[in-house]
Amino acid sequence: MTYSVKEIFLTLQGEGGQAGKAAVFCRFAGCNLWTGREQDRAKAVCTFCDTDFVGVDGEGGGKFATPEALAAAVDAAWTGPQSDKLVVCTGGEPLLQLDPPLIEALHARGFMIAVETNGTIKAPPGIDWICVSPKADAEVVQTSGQELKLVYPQRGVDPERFAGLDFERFFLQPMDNTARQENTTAAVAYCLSHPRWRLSVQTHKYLGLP
Ligand SMILES: C[S@@+](CC[C@H](N)C(=O)[O-])C[C@H]1O[C@@H](n2cnc3c(N)ncnc32)[C@H](O)[C@@H]1O
Ligand SMILES: Nc1nc2[nH]cc(C(=O)O)c2c(=O)[nH]1
Ligand code: SF4
Ligand SMILES: [Mg+2]
Repeated sequence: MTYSVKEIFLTLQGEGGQAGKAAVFCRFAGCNLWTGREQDRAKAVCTFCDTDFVGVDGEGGGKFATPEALAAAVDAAWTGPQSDKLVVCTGGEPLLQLDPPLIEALHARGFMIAVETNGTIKAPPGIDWICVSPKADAEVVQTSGQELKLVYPQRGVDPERFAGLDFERFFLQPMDNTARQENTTAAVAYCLSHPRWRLSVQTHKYLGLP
């Protein structure tokens, strides 16, 4: 298949259980829960997205005709040694496009593959680190992985709805909007009273990293 990629860039993973780790981010274009157009946001299933995933016009973005071509572009963004290579596939919704041939091509270049997904599409086999971030009005079908990272608060969502799923770690990530400070205070309070949940701070936003 042809892959549509918004941008490819090297940075530190800012969120969750791998925060602080160098990684190439491969941001796929498109999402199944929002068009990405501001005029559609209020009626979307997911209304709080902080990301521009429309088109293929970002840094390193484009259309890639083969898995090898996309894996080569990801590899070209990695500047470190041939050890500890990590690619974070995100979007948009990466599981609309991340398929077994691309997983194979990234593994062939020595990458550990992480994915950031909304959980509405079952992950193909072979992904090394699955982060599911559930959205209030979308059914989670990917019910296992390395981390569940719930943006908090979301109207009508009790985190305990997800606490029984098969994840190694559970995070609350304060929703970034005009109430980020209050959302952070609320998330801290929840983690203090429900210690199975850890706080995920979007560290890149405080550090000025992409
Ligand atoms: C832009 S999404 C892309 C991946 C996938 N579509 C998803 O939702 O998990 C990457 C991460 O950012 C989180 N996120 C999106 N908007 C946010 C916001 N306003 N505040 C905090 N986290 C946000 C998502 O929940 C997800 O964990
Ligand atoms: N530094 C950094 N870390 C991230 N972790 C998840 C991100 C995402 O947008 O999926 C993200 C991002 O956009 N930047
Ligand atoms: S599901 Fe993910 S990419 Fe899609 S709109 Fe929501 S946060 Fe953004
Ligand atoms: Mg982001």
